[in-house]
Amino acid sequence: MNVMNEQKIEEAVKARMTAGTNEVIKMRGDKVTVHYGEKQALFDVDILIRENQVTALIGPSGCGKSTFLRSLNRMNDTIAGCRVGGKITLDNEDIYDRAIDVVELRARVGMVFQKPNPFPKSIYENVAYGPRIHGLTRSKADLDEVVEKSLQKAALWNEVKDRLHDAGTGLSGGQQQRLCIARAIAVSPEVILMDEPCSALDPIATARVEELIDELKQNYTIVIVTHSMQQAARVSQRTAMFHLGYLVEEGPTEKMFTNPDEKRTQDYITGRFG
Ligand SMILES: Nc1ncnc2c1ncn2[C@@H]1O[C@H](COP(=O)(O)OP(=O)(O)OP(=O)(O)O)[C@@H](O)[C@H]1O
Repeated sequence: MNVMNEQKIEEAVKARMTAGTNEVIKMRGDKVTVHYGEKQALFDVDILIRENQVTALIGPSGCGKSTFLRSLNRMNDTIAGCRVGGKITLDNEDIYDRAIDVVELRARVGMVFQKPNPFPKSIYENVAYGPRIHGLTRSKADLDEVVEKSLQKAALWNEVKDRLHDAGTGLSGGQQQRLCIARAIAVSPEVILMDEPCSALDPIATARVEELIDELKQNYTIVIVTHSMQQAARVSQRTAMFHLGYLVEEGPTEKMFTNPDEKRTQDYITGRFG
């Protein structure tokens, strides 16, 4: 074991103590603020993201869910005029520190978007692209293996193994979204951010992706934005409720859906506003 690993273990132990349970804190937000120019979109968000759990971000349109999600892998950096304040850590490391390589960060904290967005390339190339640019494989055989494993983990391999060189864009919507998940997985992320990953999918494809999310949590930490209360209840272990840029409350999903502390959460999940 090298020093780096020992340090990581020590950090994990510390993070576990912070959670006060047997859970490890993978990411943490402290007083996170986000501005778009003059407009403040997020106010002092304090949150713990637990390892190997699915955290659902819920709340009415415009409350800041996507803004917060994007701050977790610095996707907001790509938006002109957007400023992030406070502190966000990954394994206790400040992801906004100057020393952080943003490309590497986005490999560790991958993202799947609302609309499936495969590259206009083959199924194989969609998955191989990331490992190739990050230099993660040494040979064609290595790369073939990563592509196959990633497609298997994304529950897509059986459907595409005989047409790996066909266009990714030729797949159905649900298959395209699983391809995008395979593409995110291919660079061995630790956290996967999903911004309404099922909103463009039919109920069958949605069920498929939800099942997949449940399996993926064994190996990854997942944060998902969803407008569907059923989906949040089905796939997540923790739920965070946002309203008007504030984190209203965060807690075990079961409690949030049966006995939340805040009236606003109760009103939102029972469809009284939003
Ligand atoms: N690129 C941007 N430029 C300026 N303002 C933005 C930008 N993106 C989001 N906002 C504003 O920030 C606030 C939060 O938006 P955000 O998209 O994070 O909310 P959301 O909860 O994800 O909404 P939805 O559920 O509708 O996707 C909104 O007032 C929105 O108008």
